[in-house]
Amino acid sequence: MRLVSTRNAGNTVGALEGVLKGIADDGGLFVPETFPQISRECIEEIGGMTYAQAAARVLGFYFEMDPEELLAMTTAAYENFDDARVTPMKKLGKREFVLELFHGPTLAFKDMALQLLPRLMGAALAENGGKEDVLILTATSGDTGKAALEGFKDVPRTKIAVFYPEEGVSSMQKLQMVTQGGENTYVCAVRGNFDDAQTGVKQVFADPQMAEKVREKGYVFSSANSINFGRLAPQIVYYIYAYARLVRAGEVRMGDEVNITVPTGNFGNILAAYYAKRMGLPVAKLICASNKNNVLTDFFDSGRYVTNRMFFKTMSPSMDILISSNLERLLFEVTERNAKYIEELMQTLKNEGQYSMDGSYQRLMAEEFYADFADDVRTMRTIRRIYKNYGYLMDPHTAVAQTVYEDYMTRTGDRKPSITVSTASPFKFVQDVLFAVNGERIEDPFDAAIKLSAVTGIPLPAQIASLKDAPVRFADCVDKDGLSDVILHML
Ligand SMILES: N[C@@H](CCOP(=O)(O)O)C(=O)O
Repeated sequence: MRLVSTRNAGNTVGALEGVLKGIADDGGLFVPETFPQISRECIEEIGGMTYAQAAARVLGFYFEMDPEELLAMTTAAYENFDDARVTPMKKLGKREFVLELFHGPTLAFKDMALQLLPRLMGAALAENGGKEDVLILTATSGDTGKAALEGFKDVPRTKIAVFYPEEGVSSMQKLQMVTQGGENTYVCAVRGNFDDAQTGVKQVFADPQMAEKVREKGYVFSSANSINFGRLAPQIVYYIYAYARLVRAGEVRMGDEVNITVPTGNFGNILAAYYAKRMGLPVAKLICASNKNNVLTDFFDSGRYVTNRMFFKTMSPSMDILISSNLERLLFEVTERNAKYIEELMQTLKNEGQYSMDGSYQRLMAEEFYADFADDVRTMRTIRRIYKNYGYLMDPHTAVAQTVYEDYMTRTGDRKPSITVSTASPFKFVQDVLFAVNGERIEDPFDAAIKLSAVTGIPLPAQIASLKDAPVRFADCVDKDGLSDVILHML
């Protein structure tokens, strides 16, 4: 499968080449040239497979690789998850399911792609035959950073640098990153918010002088963020697998549509669900759930994307984002792949911090998407209520999604089977989750974690317990325009 750039449909690359490049030379994002179609028979077959087999099957549509090689990669990627099902589902209501995506090594859904991406990158390096190694730059609002570090740790021919907002991640997320092991890893705080970190990284990507300096040192840039198609493709798999498993379990009839609710920041996870739908998965509404940084809610309501607005720090920090990179990929599709128009919109966004879409596009998007948001107070109440009523503990991001989904049902009366995506372990946001559950405020994250475990009976994840005595390896902090210097220094 070839990939095309959202800013120049004539700019195409092979799928593995796209993974290696991360972002197109014209600044656009790579998308599949067409959406391969998945038949009902294929979905049925996938329902009887292990997750690794399903992943190899779905990814085989995009990556022209030896099926055995692909299966070996997916098997290795998902073998160290703490649940043999990899993405177990919990049934909360009669037709409501929570899809748990946090059973990987770093306790967030990012592991689903970032345990695989380094392997795809290795295949891309082998295919490409170039002599340069890869320098992965990553901006994170908390979860991607750790998952990328863990995925790329000590992977031959790679180095990885992660930039996070100094005050913009939870204490556990920060500890996970600054204690990261590995000879090829580097972590640095940025004075600013996630958008500053992400914009800083994108500026480095776009700077030809930096590319030259880095090349002189034997590296080419790539990305572990969802701007890289190699992050998106593995995320399509779990939507198809979830549907197939529900059919197999007799919870959904083959062909019946489901609604999918996704807590959304950079728009990558929900875009993967949209791609699954474009591949033929029976999906009705894609429900885009935001926290108080509700730029996407406003966009779907009005067709205006406005980033010149107040930035809020919330208890769901991974979604504290105003510039949702992957929206560009959706706009490319709804405008029938009008790359020139997308280029103009993105330039307007860069120069003016906002853009407006034509009303007809807005109506098209409203057919597929529903968007809303939940603030911290409602999120907190949802965690408490769901725990009380179902004995089920949600992290704040999942609780945002649950709140928005419940509002959607109340407003529309839509009772189709529903999948709500659970993106992280509650132990990553432990002080807030403990407070939501029993009203207790414990500032020390480890004391809070021990208490949460005692109160709920959920074992403390080993990945969290081991952070307590892990030495801090990274304490650097830079201004948002200082990324280039630290990158060159790190090399
Ligand atoms: N929520 C993310 C922000 C980056 O998103 P990505 O999906 O593009 O990597 C995070 O946790 O870092």
